Amino acid sequence: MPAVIAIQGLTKTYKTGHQAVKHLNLEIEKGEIFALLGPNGAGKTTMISIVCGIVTPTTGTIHAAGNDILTEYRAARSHIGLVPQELTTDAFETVWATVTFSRGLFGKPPNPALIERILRDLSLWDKKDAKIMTLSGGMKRRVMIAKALSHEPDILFLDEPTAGVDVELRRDMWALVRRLRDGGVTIILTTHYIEEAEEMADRVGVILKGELILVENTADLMRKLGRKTLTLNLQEPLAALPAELADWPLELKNGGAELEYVFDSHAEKTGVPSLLRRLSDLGLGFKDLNTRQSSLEDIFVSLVHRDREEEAA
Ligand SMILES: Nc1ncnc2c1ncn2[C@@H]1O[C@H](COP(=O)(O)OP(=O)(O)OP(=O)(O)O)[C@@H](O)[C@H]1O
Repeated sequence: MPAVIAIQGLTKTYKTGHQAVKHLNLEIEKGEIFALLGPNGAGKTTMISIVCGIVTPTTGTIHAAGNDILTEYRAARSHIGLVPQELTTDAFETVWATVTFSRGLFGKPPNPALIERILRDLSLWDKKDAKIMTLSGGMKRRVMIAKALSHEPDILFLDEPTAGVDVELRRDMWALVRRLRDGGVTIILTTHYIEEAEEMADRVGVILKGELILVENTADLMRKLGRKTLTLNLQEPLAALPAELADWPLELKNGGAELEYVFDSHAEKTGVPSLLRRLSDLGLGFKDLNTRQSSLEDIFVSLVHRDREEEAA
């Protein structure tokens, strides 16, 4: 399947001399939800802004739906909807007027039926005549999405769509993103929330200091790097780990009431049976036990950690 977004050799050095994006190559396939994950200042917004024609690249070529974003800018941009991080709309306009106006900006003929459908899909229909300033933060964010969809783009960039949004609204947003994808829109979202990437994305890209250090299918990433943690709730809390267990990668948690063992769930030998035997030999009883698969969060933290260690070395 041809890539709907193709980025080759992208570099951005700002006038300050800061290199915000370094030799980035990435292909986004039609119909996928791609999550770009990275800490503050990693270069996510810069990358999106370049693809959307707001920031000019220093080097590299980018195609959106087969159009070069520099030499065929209008054609490329007509395929793209952008929901920026900041809520930028005219506070005194009505929802209807602002979304209709956005469509006009792309030179598209008026289409009230389409605008109605978009507003209904975003649960904004009953607010169509309300002035933007009277809306809640969550509704304003949905207006931003409605604006971005008004010219019928087939690629949608969402820059931190759920930043500062409560849990319920975040789930609504996820459901909405899935509906859009089911309607054929390719979605690229940036997020700080690993849970969001794990929940939503078909693929995840991790960007650190302008470098795309990892691009993986979300499920594969979880499987490949996923480790499991075994937690044993001890019958009697331990003040310290017994010397007899010094060879095991164990940690005492919760004031010595829990013993934690991290293992590779795909390894031939996980070490779990022998650990349990060893505990029994030592007369250490436990009331309960559970295992938990490492989340993308654990993986991300370890990647960032590794990067910092390499930097310090
Ligand atoms: N116009 C600019 N001029 C100079 N430096 C900039 C400019 N815009 C961004 N930067 C720098 O480029 C780097 C990447 O910024 P960017 O906004 O792309 O990061 P981000 O990953 O989107 O961060 P966040 O998660 O905080 O939104 C940062 O160090 C930032 O300070």
